[in-house]
Amino acid sequence: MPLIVALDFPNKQEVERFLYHFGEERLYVKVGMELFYKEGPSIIADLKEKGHDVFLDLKLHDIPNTVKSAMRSLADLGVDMVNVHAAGGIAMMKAALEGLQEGTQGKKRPLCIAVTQLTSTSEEMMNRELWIEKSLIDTVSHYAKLAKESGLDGVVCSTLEVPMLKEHCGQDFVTVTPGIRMLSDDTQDQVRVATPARARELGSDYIVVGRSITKAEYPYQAYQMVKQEWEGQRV
Ligand SMILES: O=c1ccn([C@@H]2O[C@H](COP(=O)(O)O)[C@@H](O)[C@H]2O)c(=O)[nH]1
Repeated sequence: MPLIVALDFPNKQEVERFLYHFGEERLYVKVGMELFYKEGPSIIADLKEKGHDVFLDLKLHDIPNTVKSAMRSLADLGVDMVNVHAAGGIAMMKAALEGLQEGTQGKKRPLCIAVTQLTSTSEEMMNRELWIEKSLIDTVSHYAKLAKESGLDGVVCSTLEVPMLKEHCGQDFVTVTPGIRMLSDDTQDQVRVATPARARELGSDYIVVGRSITKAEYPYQAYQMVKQEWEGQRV
């Protein structure tokens, strides 16, 4: 059961300090904007060389032509998963896939998923601030259907929406769920949260965990606790 660790660090040195705790263990890691904008493609090459799987979380959202070209460039990096914002629409998501196909040239294409609504978004914020006058669950479902229609492999959503999405988009449609917290953790800026055990019960395919592990006093132990709960070895 894939547990993706969000490497939200400002630079390569901090990443190395963190990964030191894991010895030779191979992880599934997520590289986001903070780290990628600082270190560029070399951080991906380093992580892949050490045997880690990499989700490059840049959440592309632009006109179709720009997203297609950007994906063509990203395809070359050898990452395992990339993403876009579903709010970019069907033409943009199809263009993202075309760019990836062109860029991978016969090699295995990375999974391409779409962010539905960020896990830091509440229904109230969506309605009042973003002027989306629908329920959050309907919006997530609608965006997921757009992603499926575009040929994408799945979505980023909260664990709470997973059962509904599996029903609407099929069991094979991948759900990647951040907003994971242990019971004792502060939710911080996350709104739609769940524990690793709840994510398992609700059928998430991948969980994404950042600060509960990266900011822990003992990161390796924190990782093991999350992993065991996620895999059902402890509650
Ligand atoms: O809807 C989304 C999409 C992406 N994220 C990313 O996941 C991690 C979560 O980190 P925590 O420290 O566990 O909160 C972070 O990199 C986000 O950019 C998300 O949280 N929600």
